Amino acid sequence: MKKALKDLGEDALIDRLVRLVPRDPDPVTGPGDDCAVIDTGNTRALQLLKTDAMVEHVHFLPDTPPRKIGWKAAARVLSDFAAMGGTPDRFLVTIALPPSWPVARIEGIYRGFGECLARHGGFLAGGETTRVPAGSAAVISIAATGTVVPSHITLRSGGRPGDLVLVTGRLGGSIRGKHLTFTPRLEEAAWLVRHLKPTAMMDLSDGVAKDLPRLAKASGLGFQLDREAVPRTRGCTVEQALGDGEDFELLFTLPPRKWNTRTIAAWNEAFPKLPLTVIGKLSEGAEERLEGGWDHFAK
Ligand SMILES: Nc1ncnc2c1ncn2[C@@H]1O[C@H](COP(=O)(O)OP(=O)(O)OP(=O)(O)O)[C@@H](O)[C@H]1O
Ligand SMILES: Cc1ncc(C[n+]2csc(CCOP(=O)(O)O)c2C)c(N)n1
Ligand SMILES: [Mg+2]
Repeated sequence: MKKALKDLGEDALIDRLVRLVPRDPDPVTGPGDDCAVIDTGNTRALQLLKTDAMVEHVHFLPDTPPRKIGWKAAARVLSDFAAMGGTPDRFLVTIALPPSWPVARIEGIYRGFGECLARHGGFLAGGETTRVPAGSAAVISIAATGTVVPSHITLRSGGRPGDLVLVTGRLGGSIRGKHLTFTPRLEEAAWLVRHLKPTAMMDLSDGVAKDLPRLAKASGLGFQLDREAVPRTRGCTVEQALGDGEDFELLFTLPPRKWNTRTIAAWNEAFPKLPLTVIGKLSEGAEERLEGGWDHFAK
């Protein structure tokens, strides 16, 4: 039988696909990071590009409140700008909807989208409107540009052996509500790139179980995870904290000397309500295997 997407998995699929198309011969970062990064020749800013799709029944349900759908669609993109150490700029929104949808539903989605941009930055620049066949799932896809100060840019690939692995917030159980209402960690990431200069950073969308191995691999390293140290949402097991996904917290790495009583106190003063937790370290060679995490094309 022919090999199907579900036999391959998401990461292997993307690896195969990107080989089929001409790419930037000298990229700041490849396909592979949270955003694409373009050097436009402006010495004060690099350009960030991101596109991100949400599908009914996959990322939200027919009875999800429309404003929350819109908030989530915008916040997912903002979270990826945060993960690069950057800020959002212009947004393009593509909607593909069944003709039977109530007008009020898509207006509600746009209101939620607008609330998120008004709160966190970014402007609507345009989009595209099309339909899906009657009875099919709705799709909302957002593309956006952003910028990052060259000295602030933080890739997945910058981790070094011995770096501590840290995470903001608490993980797991996002399906109970946080996946729709989360705060993209733009302020926290801006603080981190100014004060601690993480060596590598990404946002957590597929769960630490999938995303930590991605960060380590991008850095050409393995990792050790202290499972008991992983900060859990109330009522969640370690497995849920590692595997549920859609936490939209920051996962980043720091040389150990940068994590001391002074820097811990500075973080706690800047963000008193948001825990910052060391959950492991990067190491040469031997990579732990982690079970779980989200893969759209897992068996
Ligand atoms: N169909 C595709 N074609 C080319 N590149 C892709 C494709 N899908 C993803 N990529 C690239 O692969 C990398 C990982 O994509 P992914 O969508 O998993 O990003 P992410 O930030 O980890 O996840 P999320 O979508 O949850 O924000 C990104 O750099 C992205 O640009
Ligand atoms: C109806 C419904 N079912 C399941 C989930 C959970 N979920 C969907 S996508 C995803 C990972 C991130 O996706 P992506 O890689 O596309 O960013 C997770 C954890 C949900 N939110 N709603
Ligand atoms: Mg991401």
